[in-house]
Amino acid sequence: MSDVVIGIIGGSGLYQIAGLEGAEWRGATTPWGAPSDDLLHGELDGTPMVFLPRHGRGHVHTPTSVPYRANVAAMKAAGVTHLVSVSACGSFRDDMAPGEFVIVDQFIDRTFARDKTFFGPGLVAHVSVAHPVCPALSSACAAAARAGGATVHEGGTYLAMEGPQFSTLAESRLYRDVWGCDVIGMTNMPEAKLAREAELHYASVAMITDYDSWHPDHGAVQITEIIETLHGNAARAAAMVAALPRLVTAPCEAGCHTALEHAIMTAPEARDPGMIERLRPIAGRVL
Ligand SMILES: CSC[C@H]1O[C@H](OP(=O)(O)O)[C@H](O)[C@@H]1O
Ligand SMILES: Nc1ncnc2[nH]cnc12
Repeated sequence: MSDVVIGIIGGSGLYQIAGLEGAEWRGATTPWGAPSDDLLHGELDGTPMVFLPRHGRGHVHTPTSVPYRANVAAMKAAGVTHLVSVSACGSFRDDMAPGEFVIVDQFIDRTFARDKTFFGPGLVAHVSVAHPVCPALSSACAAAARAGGATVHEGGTYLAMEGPQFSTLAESRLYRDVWGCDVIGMTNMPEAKLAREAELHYASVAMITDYDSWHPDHGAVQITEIIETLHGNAARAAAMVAALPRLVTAPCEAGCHTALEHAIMTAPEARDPGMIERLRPIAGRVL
């Protein structure tokens, strides 16, 4: 579909995607600095696609040092309308096993050392993230992941932690037993909040690699175990991406693409001209 541009942010274990026609890595800069890496531009089944490895090729960014604002801004500037986040995660549920995919629909944000908004002094905005993902894009991802051979759970709450260390046993039990979370990772926040501010359709595909540290039959989470599972997950993620173009339609009925409509609080006469220029690539539609 011609007005759809699909963006993929690849997480741990997913540093490129094969099979893009006319694939070309291109550098980008944004008012928020450089993204994690160059962007891989190409086409799949006639749909433009842009890929960005969240941690950079070679995995150089920690979950805290990922330039989330630059990543989302670079995707927006590249014309992306639909942004699919692909991530590794731990599971809090016996029935969500390593190797399976969860299409996340809620988040609890426990990160604390990251810039979480494009806006700021001189241009203040408050968007809703009550429903932080795009339902239509999430359904498309679920169908694409199934078509790619994955076992898929539709819906789940993702606990976003700061990291880079994994959780203590007490934290793992709190998130699972008290807060009712389903999966845990270190990167989907503030990414999801920023995608909403940028009026992008956003979906999160969380690929389970481990049971974190709560599970009585599994020891504490080990990076070696995660890396083993990541290889199989990456192959299923690639198959999902290949099936996506024919399943994504635009725009959704939830209004992701008009999230800023009534969000700006700062009176027109009080707006900082410098901030207006800085925000133009993100909020130009309503400025
Ligand atoms: C490789 S284990 C921890 C690491 O993996 C996840 O990364 P991403 O979300 O980018 O796939 C997790 O959030 C941590 O950053
Ligand atoms: N158990 C876990 N906690 C946080 N991030 C993760 N990424 C993969 N597994 C994880």
